[in-house]
Amino acid sequence: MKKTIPVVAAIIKNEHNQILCALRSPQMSLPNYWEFPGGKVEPGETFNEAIRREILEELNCVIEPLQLRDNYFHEYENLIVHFITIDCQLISGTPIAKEHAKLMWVDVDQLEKLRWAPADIPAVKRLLNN
Ligand SMILES: Nc1nc2c([nH]c(=O)n2[C@H]2C[C@H](O)[C@@H](COP(=O)(O)OP(=O)(O)OP(=O)(O)O)O2)c(=O)[nH]1
Repeated sequence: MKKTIPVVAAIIKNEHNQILCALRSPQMSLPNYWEFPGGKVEPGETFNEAIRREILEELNCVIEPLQLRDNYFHEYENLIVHFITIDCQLISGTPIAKEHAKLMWVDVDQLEKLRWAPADIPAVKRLLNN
């Protein structure tokens, strides 16, 4: 049986309607793939608590979760990711890449040009169609 892990990811927009995208570093699993910043939900945590914690840890800034956007399962070779995206507002601080190779603000219509982690592709398509 494959393990299922819950993963929350933040959709953070700036005033130019660009979305914050993060490039996984060579040291991470799924190296050199783009993702929405976030991470695994720890036992006992709500999705909102998990996304606040992950963004503070990874990007050194404070966000406020606004609403749930996507909620689906993606099957990888070794595991199943329960993938949850949350629209978030940046409250304080400027995002910096503490763990990622790179951060980039990307226009919605340019999102498709990045090489996304496979689990993210449905979420990216939904953003494009909105
Ligand atoms: N954060 C994040 N992880 C994603 C996305 N898409 C996707 O397939 N994943 C996968 C990669 C990993 O297998 C898993 C999350 O791992 P992670 O390394 O970001 O999580 P974490 O910060 O809690 O890591 P850890 O050091 O505690 O293990 O979900 C995404 O958009 N954002």
